[in-house]
Amino acid sequence: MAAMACTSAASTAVSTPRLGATVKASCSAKSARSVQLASAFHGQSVVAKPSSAVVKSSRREGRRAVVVCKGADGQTVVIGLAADSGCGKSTFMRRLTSVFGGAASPPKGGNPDSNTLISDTTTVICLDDYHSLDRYGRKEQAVTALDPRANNFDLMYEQVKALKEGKSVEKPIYNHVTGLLDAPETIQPPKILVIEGLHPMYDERVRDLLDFSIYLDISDDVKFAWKIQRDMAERGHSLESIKASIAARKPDFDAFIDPQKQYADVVIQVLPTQLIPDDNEGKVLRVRMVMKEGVQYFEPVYLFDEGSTISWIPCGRKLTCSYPGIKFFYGPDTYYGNEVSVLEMDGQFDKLDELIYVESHLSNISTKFYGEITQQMLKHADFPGSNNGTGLFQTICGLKIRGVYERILANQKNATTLESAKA
Ligand SMILES: Nc1ncnc2c1ncn2[C@@H]1O[C@H](COP(=O)(O)OP(=O)(O)OP(=O)(O)O)[C@@H](O)[C@H]1O
Ligand SMILES: O=C(CO)[C@H](O)[C@H](O)COP(=O)(O)O
Repeated sequence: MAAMACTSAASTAVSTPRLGATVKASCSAKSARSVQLASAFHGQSVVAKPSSAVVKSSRREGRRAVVVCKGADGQTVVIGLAADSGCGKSTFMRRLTSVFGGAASPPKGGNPDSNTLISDTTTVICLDDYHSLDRYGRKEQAVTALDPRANNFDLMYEQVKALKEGKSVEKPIYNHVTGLLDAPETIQPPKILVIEGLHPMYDERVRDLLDFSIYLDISDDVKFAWKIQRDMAERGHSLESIKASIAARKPDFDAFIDPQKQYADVVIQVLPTQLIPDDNEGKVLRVRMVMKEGVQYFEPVYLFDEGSTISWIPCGRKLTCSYPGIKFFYGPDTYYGNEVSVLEMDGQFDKLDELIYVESHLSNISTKFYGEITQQMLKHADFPGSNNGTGLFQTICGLKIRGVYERILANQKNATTLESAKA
């Protein structure tokens, strides 16, 4: 069975050249006037024909090239999603792309092991593709994939920046089936670029390119339960090997991944329930959405009354709850020295269509019509977490990202109108 990480679809292994690869790069943007090939390592720049260009490279050069398609329309909005492996990034991405409509699929006719997902509006790239050491290299040098030394932040920065500026890039592919780095794939600048993975906020240069960022903060207990469910039940790993893998990653997770949450605009924390004393089943979850105040284009969601502190048990006539019930909390707090608003849900829904009752008491949710959250949740009722705060807050986050995108777009249009009025 194919190994999976990030947003990739399962596929069979393909062998691709590791040395002296010839990379065909093409620029299909209609508005492209010229194609510029820049060697990412040597900083050389060659202007070539618009339709296509060939880059030869050696292992020393690292098979990296950037294709610049000048004249692409509009600025790409960049969203960062950080989390450890197995913490629900792919599920979140599926909810997010659904909010924008249209199906997301890997690049057509490309590497079947591509980690990229493209829809009409969004392109999701997986930052595992910027591993500079493949599985064998990491083993040789005794470093984990979480260690910055196993990742190429210079290339990540160059390529995210290029995409943001409307230029297409030749992005490497980390093949989770073979554990090798495959020949690059062309990524065209989308309307919304989502960079998801272990390190979207680790490198300051990359962080500064983000228009909005989210960190999925899954507590150790819950992470362990999810890993067991997936890697034991679905992938046939043993309990011991799962425990060993979590323990081996923990020091690097604490050093390099976890600190990124201080930079996130929204942190979704997933914790064991407080509704069941000493619960150790991990099925009922307490989920908190920590939303930074004062972020451009983003207003935190609130329950009943903005800025108040509210504890709410919605169970009763309008919301069916079985044991242990549902409890909401909303209020102000500080997080890493920043002012935040926190919305919390502990417990799980019995009847998802009744979520409309909760939705009607939430404000600043960036919906386009009454009941949009409930509609999205019902549409993906089969996704993990649809009956609790993980699904609810991921859906709300998706709607907020759409709101941020639309406000950036409106701002760009206003600026353009002002410019032309001045001219
Ligand atoms: N909200 C949730 N509730 C319960 N289980 C979940 C939830 N989200 C994810 N899981 C479990 O965790 C597993 C991993 O989820 P997902 O594939 O979305 O994570 P990921 O971060 O993309 O992982 P990777 O980076 O390893 O591909 C799922 O198979 C599922 O078992
Ligand atoms: O932390 C991870 C992010 O998905 C992976 O473990 C990392 O990308 C290495 O992948 P693999 O285990 O397939 O070699």
